[in-house]
Amino acid sequence: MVRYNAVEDPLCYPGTHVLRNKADIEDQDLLDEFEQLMFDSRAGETLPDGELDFAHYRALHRHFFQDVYDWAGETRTIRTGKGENWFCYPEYIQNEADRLFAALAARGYLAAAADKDAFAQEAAWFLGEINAIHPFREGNGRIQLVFLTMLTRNAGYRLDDRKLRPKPFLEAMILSFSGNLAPLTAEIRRML
Ligand SMILES: Nc1ncnc2c1ncn2[C@@H]1O[C@H](COP(=O)(O)OP(=O)(O)OP(=O)(O)O)[C@@H](O)[C@H]1O
Repeated sequence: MVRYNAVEDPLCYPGTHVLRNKADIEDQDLLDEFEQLMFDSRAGETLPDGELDFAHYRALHRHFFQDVYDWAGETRTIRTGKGENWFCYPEYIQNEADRLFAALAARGYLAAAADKDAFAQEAAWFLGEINAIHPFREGNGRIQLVFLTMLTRNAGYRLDDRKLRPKPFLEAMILSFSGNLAPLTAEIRRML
């Protein structure tokens, strides 16, 4: 299955949509398994420290995908999209990320939210924005959740990922792309 709409991608093995990887796995299902295995094993380690800024965000991606991709932690260089939606063009990623993380800092990293409802609303705003930027070629969804967990902890709450409902969450993420944040706010709120 093609999971990304991407223009010709030098990061893939020729004639395939499989990303070149350190284990040289050319079968997508096997690569998915390997990726998740490496991700889970890195999750057990101390995570990179940082300032909840874009450098920190990229360091997290590098940490979790360092075993799989040479470009772990680096931003995308080709145009990608999913379904009907095209993400930020690569030439604008840095500026858009700078803008978003400056806005996050201006909002006190969401730690000033009055209560869980307010936090969920702000977190949905952030997730919708970072998803539209989609800084990486792969691994965006997982790093979004890692970072949301950090923001939640920093605000004094706890994100219970056992309460994540994959299908409604994905649908809510897709709606957030068009500016409808209510379903995503509700999905985050039920995990707090
Ligand atoms: N049609 C869409 N429009 C906008 N965002 C989408 C669409 N489909 C999926 N997404 C979002 O894209 C992100 C997934 O990106 P990516 O595949 O790079 O991450 P991943 O970590 O490799 O995969 P996953 O999140 O599925 O484990 C998720 O946040 C998901 O909600």
